[in-house]
Amino acid sequence: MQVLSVASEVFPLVKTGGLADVAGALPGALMPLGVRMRTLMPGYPAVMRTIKTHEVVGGFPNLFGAPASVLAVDHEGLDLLVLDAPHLFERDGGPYVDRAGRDYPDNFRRFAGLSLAAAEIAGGILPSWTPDLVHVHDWQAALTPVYMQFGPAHLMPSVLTIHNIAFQGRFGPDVFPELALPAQAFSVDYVEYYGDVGFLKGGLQTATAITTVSPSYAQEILTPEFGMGFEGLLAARLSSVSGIVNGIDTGVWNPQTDANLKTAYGASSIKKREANKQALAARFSFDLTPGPIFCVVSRLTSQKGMDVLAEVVDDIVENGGKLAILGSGDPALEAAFLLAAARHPGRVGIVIGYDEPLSHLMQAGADAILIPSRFEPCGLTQLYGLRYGCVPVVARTGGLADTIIDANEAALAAGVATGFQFSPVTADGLRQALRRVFTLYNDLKAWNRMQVQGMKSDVSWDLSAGRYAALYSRLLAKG
Ligand SMILES: Nc1ncnc2c1ncn2[C@@H]1O[C@H](COP(=O)(O)OP(=O)(O)O[C@H]2O[C@H](CO)[C@@H](O)[C@H](O)[C@H]2O)[C@@H](O)[C@H]1O
Repeated sequence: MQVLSVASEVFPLVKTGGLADVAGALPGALMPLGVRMRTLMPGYPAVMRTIKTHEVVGGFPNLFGAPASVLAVDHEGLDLLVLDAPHLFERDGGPYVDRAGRDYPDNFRRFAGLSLAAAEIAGGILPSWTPDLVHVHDWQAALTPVYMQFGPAHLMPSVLTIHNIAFQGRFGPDVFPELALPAQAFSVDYVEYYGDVGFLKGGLQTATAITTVSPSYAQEILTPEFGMGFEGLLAARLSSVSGIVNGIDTGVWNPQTDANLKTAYGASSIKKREANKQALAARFSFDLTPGPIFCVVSRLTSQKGMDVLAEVVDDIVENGGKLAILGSGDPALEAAFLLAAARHPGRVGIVIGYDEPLSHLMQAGADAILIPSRFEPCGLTQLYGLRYGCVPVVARTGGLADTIIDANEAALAAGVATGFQFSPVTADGLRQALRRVFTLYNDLKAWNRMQVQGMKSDVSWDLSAGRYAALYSRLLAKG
């Protein structure tokens, strides 16, 4: 089976969040199942600099204003189709925002370009390859099934995966004439969204199947609280909506081989984590008092519950804990954590920025990872935490609820607990969870048992890749 995946970021070439991890890992997981997945992604400068050799396999004389080519690239086992369109993607900021953090004003054109190119590839524009099915991710690729509907690929099945319904790709109606869609597409059945143009909206209307990244989030987005305006549309398409939980790349995230760690370790040599804890403590200039180190690796936003965490920093320190934060985001939250670090030297530290190697050391050295998200489609950092024996303390929502077994009495007695869940996402809710964490941490044997139980959990892509492959097969059989 030949599948075209379409994503605006792919690890290890370009990553701003979890989407890149998923887009980068899924093709390898599908390969043993007989699915060849090629991934179309934008040729951002970082991508063009990294790829060494390529073959031009197709092109567009005029893709929204200038010519563009499709390059076939084999990069670290990934089978990529890179859309080389300098007028759309050659920018000196990030994939979506300029250096000052502002959205590029032509994002609608940039990602319409990605989507139109994908639809044309589905329609057979590459002489050497045509997919059987298209799988697109998030709003940046969500116009693909809309373009497909109006072109030669209108009978080809498509899957749209929602990684975060909060990001919708909504633009004013004035952009519509620039999208090269027929007039009828500006209607409620396609991209029209309360008078605006909605990229995700169009994809949700037209994709053959809609998935999101956990079964719980698939349920939650049917409600007004989590659906962010799409609950009605999704309810109308209920039989096409499902949740498939993310896995992680267990090759990239393997504490036995991870070059970013001070010391490698496994479930049977968990005592060796201590050297990583010391390295982490040194990195954050922590003092040498005993007690748990909590870590956070996250965008610093209210989605991630970081305002709630900011309220309990003092409690963590009063109870003998330390807190190491890696992230960036909302300036007010960055400032709050910088103040907390100044208030508690040796106990609280923050690295503002994006640091992939440090994120590995944090999972290997911290005792627990805090994820107090208000909503979380899946979450990956709790899965990395499980794999690294860094006990996840998570809000009971979305994929966090689906992947962590709470350390309640029954789960502890049965030896199956892997972390802590709490709700509601309030300072008191988190404080209560932290009390349970401190109690268990003081029982070293019970704590180690829980770490090992987490490390033994299957967080690989094996099961979920099988679910995607089964979904593709069902859609093709129907076609
Ligand atoms: N400062 C930093 N330095 C280094 N690494 C950092 C970092 N900040 C974050 N990261 C890394 O970025 C990734 C973030 O993953 P999340 O699952 O939290 O996803 P995110 O909210 O971006 O994406 C959305 O998509 C993913 C994928 O489907 C869903 O899991 C999630 O729920 C949804 O919100 C992780 O790999 C994490 O380690």
